[in-house]
Amino acid sequence: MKKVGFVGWRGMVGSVLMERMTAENDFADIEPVFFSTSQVGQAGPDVGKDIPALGDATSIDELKGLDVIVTCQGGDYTNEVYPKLREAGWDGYWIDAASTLRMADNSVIVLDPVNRQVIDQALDNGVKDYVGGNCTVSLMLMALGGLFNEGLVEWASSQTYQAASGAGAQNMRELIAQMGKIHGDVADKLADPASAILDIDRQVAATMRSGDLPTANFGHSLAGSLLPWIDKEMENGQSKEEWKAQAETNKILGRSANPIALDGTCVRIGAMRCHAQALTVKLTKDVPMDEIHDIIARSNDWVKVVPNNKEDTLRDLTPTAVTGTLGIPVGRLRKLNMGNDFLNAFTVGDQLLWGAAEPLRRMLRILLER
Ligand SMILES: NC(=O)C1=CN([C@@H]2O[C@H](COP(=O)(O)OP(=O)(O)OC[C@H]3O[C@@H](n4cnc5c(N)ncnc54)[C@H](OP(=O)(O)O)[C@@H]3O)[C@@H](O)[C@H]2O)C=CC1
Ligand SMILES: N[C@@H](CC(=O)OP(=O)(O)O)C(=O)O
Repeated sequence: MKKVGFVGWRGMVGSVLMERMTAENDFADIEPVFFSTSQVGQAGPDVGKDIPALGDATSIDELKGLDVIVTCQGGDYTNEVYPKLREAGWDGYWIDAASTLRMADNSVIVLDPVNRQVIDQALDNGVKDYVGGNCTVSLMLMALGGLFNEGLVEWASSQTYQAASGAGAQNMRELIAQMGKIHGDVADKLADPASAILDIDRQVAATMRSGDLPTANFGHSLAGSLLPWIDKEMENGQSKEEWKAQAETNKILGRSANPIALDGTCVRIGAMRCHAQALTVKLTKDVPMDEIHDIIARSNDWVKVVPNNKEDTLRDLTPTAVTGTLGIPVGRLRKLNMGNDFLNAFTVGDQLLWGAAEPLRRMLRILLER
């Protein structure tokens, strides 16, 4: 049985990974060892079998005895520990949620329903580092990977609607606190049916602009607003989140040498943990809509085509419908006025499941089943 170490298991992404592994009975097939940077010696999680007390996640000696390490601890941890481990001669498999190693030459970005062939080839070639993709990229490819893999995408532009969870657990809490503060400041006026809506609106705007709103994490009001910049600034005017779309998509598809152009605007909105994206796809040829539906629907077991009508769209194609599930609905599918080779699409996905934890869980399974 493989000895598998878990680091970052009690964080937000790590907790979702633990939930999924428990649901799929994955712990039965491994000897799990849990680590922490702050709770060494304390009890680990309940995974249905006896486990040792928490190890020291920064101890190279302790980590060296593992066959596989799965980390959801973050980029700083990877930067600190990964090079030391490899320098110490550790030859095990490293499965990581952080972006640090994604673009490294000796790593693969894992999303097996889309790039299983790339993963298998890398395993055959002795590659040891497997990294989860950016959530927005993974969710886009879970939705439209069929079109990419059939060679039907000339280029694509995405406008994103990204949830608070992508910024971290504290940001999720802050969004709700902001909503509560905004509501609290107008609650008396709201309760009075005779109050003027413009008075309510003025008060809401004043609260959003005031220093009283909790903004320690986002730096701005997200509730009642949106934030059209995610991650660092790149020199070419893109945000880092926007830069990842082309770089990571092409690496996942194993075509970095001949990349498909992808670009757009990434926007944080007040959803909790589902990212949505509106895509304009320039097709390589005029493909009939029924064929497009078919290619998307059969590309993996989680994608679902939502008929392009108001009722189905508003029932099935929202963060409310998708949150906490592995479903990847794709809808608003129609040809655009620009021409029959321009496709419109809209998709929603849980950014902690397919966007973060699930590809890592499945990579571990692939290793175990080899
Ligand atoms: N958030 C996201 O949507 C995504 C995140 N990722 C990547 O995953 C990594 C981890 O992100 P995320 O899960 O959001 O990080 P968290 O901040 O939720 O957790 C990271 C670590 O913080 C420590 N920690 C300290 N206090 C607490 C507490 N009260 N509850 C839980 N953990 C605590 C834990 O380590 P310890 O036990 O050692 O103290 C934990 O493993 C990052 O690299 C991120 O880039 C990837 C895809 C999506
Ligand atoms: N940047 C993503 C979340 C994330 O962690 O991305 P990455 O794993 O590429 O750093 C978001 O804010 O929604």
